[in-house]
Amino acid sequence: MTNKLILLRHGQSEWNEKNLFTGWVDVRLTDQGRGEAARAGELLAESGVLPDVLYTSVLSRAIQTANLALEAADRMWIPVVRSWRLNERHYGALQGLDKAETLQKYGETQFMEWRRSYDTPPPVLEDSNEWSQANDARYEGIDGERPQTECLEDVVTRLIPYWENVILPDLRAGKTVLVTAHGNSLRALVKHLEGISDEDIAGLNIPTGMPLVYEIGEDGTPSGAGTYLDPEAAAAGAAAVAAQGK
Ligand SMILES: O=C(O)[C@@H](CO)OP(=O)(O)O
Repeated sequence: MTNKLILLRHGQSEWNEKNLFTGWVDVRLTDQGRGEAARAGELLAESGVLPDVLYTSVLSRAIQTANLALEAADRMWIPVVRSWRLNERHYGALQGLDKAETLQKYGETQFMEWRRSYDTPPPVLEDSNEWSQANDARYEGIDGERPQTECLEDVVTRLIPYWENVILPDLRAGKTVLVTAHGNSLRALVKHLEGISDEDIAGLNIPTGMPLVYEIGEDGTPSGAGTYLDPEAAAAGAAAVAAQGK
């Protein structure tokens, strides 16, 4: 028996539009992003992939995206579970910086190392920095684990146990699960699901607002690669993410 898992990156955010490194900074969706989120919900309804339960990060752009998608799919009533473990990768001292200026200043090799290498985190973001989450009430309970920077490997470490112990049991119980999260937290999950190597994951980019569907078996592994419900739009969106900063 297989059950459906839908992965959905939030729609375009205000800082995606401005080309700024975002991470844990809690920015909202743009008008375009809200449209992408609603379209994602329409795609779910049109293809009959209707979620029974929603998992989101605790960041507003993912929550807004889920709300708009579920409204469009007429599934606003499903139970919701939120966790910081689905948050975007914490971007350390890069949070708030312009991607094009950072590329210019540090060069392509360093820029790509910070953006897409598996195990090199950006420099730490001090708690006194204006883009720090040190005093953000939503992280009060996780103080010992609140990061000041993360590489993708750190995201895998905080996310995969949550996938295995919390999300997967819902799939095993026969539910269709929607996970609304972020470019890099979803890259971590896709890496795990598809067994992508530490090197090859650098080439994977997740477009905004495009539902990606997996069939998950009893053993927790997918029956194959994920399928975007709108493959052409997803390919164009992924290429745009890859080109950021250029
Ligand atoms: O800034 C960020 O938090 C992420 C996602 O928008 O950017 P990138 O794709 O460069 O990792």
